[in-house]
Formats: sequence, structure tokens, C-alpha cells
Amino acid sequence: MNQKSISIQKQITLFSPKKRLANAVNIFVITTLFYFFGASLRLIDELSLFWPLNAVLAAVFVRHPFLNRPVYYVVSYSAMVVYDIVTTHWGWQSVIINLSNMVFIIIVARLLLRYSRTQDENNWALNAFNLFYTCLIGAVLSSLLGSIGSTGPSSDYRHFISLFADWFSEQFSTGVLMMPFLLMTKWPQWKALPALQLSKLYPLLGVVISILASVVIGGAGSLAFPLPALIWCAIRYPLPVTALLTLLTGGAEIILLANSIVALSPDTPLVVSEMFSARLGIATMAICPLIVSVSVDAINRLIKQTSLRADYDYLTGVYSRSGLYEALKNTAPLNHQPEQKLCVMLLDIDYFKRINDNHGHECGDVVLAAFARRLSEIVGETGLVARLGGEEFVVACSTDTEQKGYAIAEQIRKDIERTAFRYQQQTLFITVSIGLATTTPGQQTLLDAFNSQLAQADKYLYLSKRNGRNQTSRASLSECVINS
Ligand SMILES: Nc1nc2c(ncn2[C@@H]2O[C@H](COP(=O)(O)OP(=O)(O)OP(=O)(O)O)[C@@H](O)[C@H]2O)c(=O)[nH]1
Repeated sequence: MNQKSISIQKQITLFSPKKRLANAVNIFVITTLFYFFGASLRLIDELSLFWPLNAVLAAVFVRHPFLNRPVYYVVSYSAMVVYDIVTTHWGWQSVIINLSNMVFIIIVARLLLRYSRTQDENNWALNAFNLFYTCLIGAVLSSLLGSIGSTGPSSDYRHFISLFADWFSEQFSTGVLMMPFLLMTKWPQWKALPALQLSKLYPLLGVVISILASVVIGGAGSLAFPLPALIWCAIRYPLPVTALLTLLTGGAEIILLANSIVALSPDTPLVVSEMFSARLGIATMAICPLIVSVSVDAINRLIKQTSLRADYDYLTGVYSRSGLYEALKNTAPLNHQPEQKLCVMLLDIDYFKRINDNHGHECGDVVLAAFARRLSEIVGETGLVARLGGEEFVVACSTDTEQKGYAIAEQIRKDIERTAFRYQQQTLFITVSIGLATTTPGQQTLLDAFNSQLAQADKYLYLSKRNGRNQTSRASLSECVINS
């Protein structure tokens, strides 16, 4: 990580275990800010269309476990009460209503933290389900307390039920929509972002079109219109992007419904029970693309791990035969220019069997790994190193002349001859025989050229072995000997 990105990260780190006062101030400010935001979205009475504060604070407490101390909960609660004292005349009701906010925040944060301690960190799929039920528990308890606090003991039953339903559905849907994004998102590394391609925007376009379709067509079923497009997003985009798009889509649907732009039943205005059902439906829908996204994410990781295993030799860490073939499918890894020559060196450690016989198989493994390391150091950026099997390795280089390829092969041979390989208390010296074949690929692909030269290099390696080992053989010097 360079200096600049470190400094950016420092700038956006709001909380630290050591800075208690700064933590308290920041929690107070965030609470006030989101309280203001939620309050500005209040509908006719005291209830807000969205109340993002609880989800935001729960996410803050989950992302910074050291903040889960009574003192910070009290700071957050005080900020809410102070805001109400300044802006409303709610009196004692404010004490209970804000307590209900704290119930949601603390329950969701504590449950998720407890879960994260007991589960495998990579198991995001279960995490998405977990968010669902923690938000459910948090929303039920907090809205129960909030509704009792708002209506008081003398209020009528129907009003209580309607308030509870609205409160609960709002808390639950906002939690399920916001929490995945708030918990998974990271500060983007702009430089690492891939270039924008029009075709990548199709799933996003699908979401926009499906929302427009729900406005035009209306009815209860229209709420599910964006689902296929969101699942498409889940397959094509990274998890945090899917979480953001799901949040925006769910938010947009709630706003469109509340303002009767999407009409569930065209003749009657939206009543609380419909809003209750619609919000629950939107929250349930929101979890589907997330589950798809986490599954796709897990599959992609698995594929990456498996292909890494297949592309690299387990013992030595250099390319495996299939990994080298993959690398040679395009010119980039070798940095090959059209006018350059492709040099293929086949290397075989001399009398390797003796090392196994005299010092044990484990020693043989150590020597193989150290040999591959040294080989990679010598070849560096100029070529690719692979282990074909046993004590046989191959180096592919792009050079301007055949002579340069021969010079590299000789450099390798002499260096290995001088290198002291250590195993436990012993020092071992080995030599290597090399067969070198060179060609100008011309119209051939690098891979085809490599394959044909590998067969040639094998012949020259045989020659090196036959002529006494610890030497490099190549076409120009030895053609006559091979043919004889
Ligand atoms: N320790 C270890 N030994 C291996 C591995 N793969 C192959 N070998 C051993 O490498 C040895 C190769 O022996 P040979 O093919 O007879 O060749 P050599 O003794 O190197 O003799 P020349 O190649 O003729 O110079 C065998 O004893 C194999 O068991 C491995 O992964 N680890």
C-alpha cells in the first residue's frame, strides 16, 4: 500500500480503540446527522418513511466491535434525546421512543457480532440469512417498545396494532436493505477499478427498466419486477455493488409506493396494512439477490483457488506444465515481441536419484524447491519457469538472438554448479544438464512454437546427458552429432 492510500485510509477512519473522546464525539455527530435525515422524511404523524439511523448505528457497532460498550450506547441515546428536546415537544415519549431505537441497534449489533465470532469468516451465504433474522428480532422488539411508548396504556388497540405494523415493517425493511451494504462495503480503490464497458451496464439498465415497468403497470405483482434484473446484477457485479443496487431499488420502490406513483390497487389510497405487506415483500425480495451474490462470490473464490492450484507446482511454487501452457496462450507474460526469438530450455538435475538415495526423499524435496527458487531468481523477468515433473524443469525466454538464449542457459548452469544447497546440517552441490532449442515463432502461436521447440530441446538434453552431463547442448553446435 503506498503512502497516499495510507493517508486516505487514515482520513476516513472515524473510530479507534485508543481515541475514546473522538469516538464519543463521532458517535454523537453521526447519530444527530442521521436523526435529522430520518426526521426530515417524517410522514404525517411521527413515523418516518425511512429511519436509516438504526441500521447505520448497528453497522457502526458491528464494524467496530470495541465500540460496544455502555458508554457509547449512552452517547448515542443522549444524542437522540437531545435532538428531540431541541426540535419537538414529545416529553417523556421521546425517552421511550429513542429507547426503542437503541433496542434495535444493540440487539442487531450484538447478535451479528456473536455470530461473526462463531462462524467461518468466508461464509457470507449464511451471513445474508443471519442479517434477515437479526433484523427481524431487532425490529419486532424495538417497534413493540416504540408503539407502546407512543400510544401509552390508554390508547385503543387498533391504533396500537396499526402503529406497530408500520413501525416494524419500516425498521425491518430498512435494516434488511441497508445492513448488507453498510457491512460489506469498503472504500473503493479507484485505481484498481476495471475500465467501464457499456455491456457491463446492461444489468443496471435492466433494473431501471423494471422499476419503470412497475410504475407503468402497477399492482401488487409489480413489486417483484426488479427481481430478475437484480439477480442478473448479483451474477455480474461484486457483492457490495449488488448490495448497493438492492438498497437503492428497495428504497425507490418504497418511495414510489408511499407517493402512490406505483399503485397497488388503483382505486384506493395506500393504507397502512398494504404498506406493511409491501415493505415486508420488498425486504424479502432484497435478500434473494444477496444470497445469489454471496453464492457467486463463494464459487468464484473456489474457482480461483482451484485454478491457482492447477497452474502452480505445489512443491516448488513455479508454473506447472498446464500453468505454463496457460501463460503462453498470449504474449503478455513473456513480454514477447514479434521479431524476437523464443528460447526453450529443458533442464534436468544430474544424478538426482543419488540425493534421494543418500539423504532421503525429504532432502530431495528441499533441493528441488531450492533449485526452482534459484532458477526463478536467475531467470527473473526475462522468462517463465515451470516444473514438468520429477527433476525436470523448463525455461521459456524471449530474446533478440539465439546467442543470448544460450548465454542465459549457461548462466543458469554455472550458477547452479556453484550454489550450495543446504539440508539440515549438510551442504549439497548439484549440476544440471540443459537442452536448448530456439525459433522465431513467425505466424505460429507462442504455444505451438513452444511445443515444437520442447521436443527439440528434449533431444539436446539427451545429448547433454550422453556427453557427460553438466552442459548445455543446442542445434547449431550439435546438429551433426545428433544426426550422426
Ligand atoms: N524427492 C523427490 N524425488 C523425486 C521427485 N520426483 C521424482 N523424483 C526422483 O528423481 C529421481 C530421478 O532419477 P532418474 O530419472 O533415474 O535420473 P537421475 O538420477 O537424476 O539421473 P540423470 O537424470 O540420468 O542424471 C528418481 O529417483 C525419482 O524418484 C520429487 O518430487 N521429490
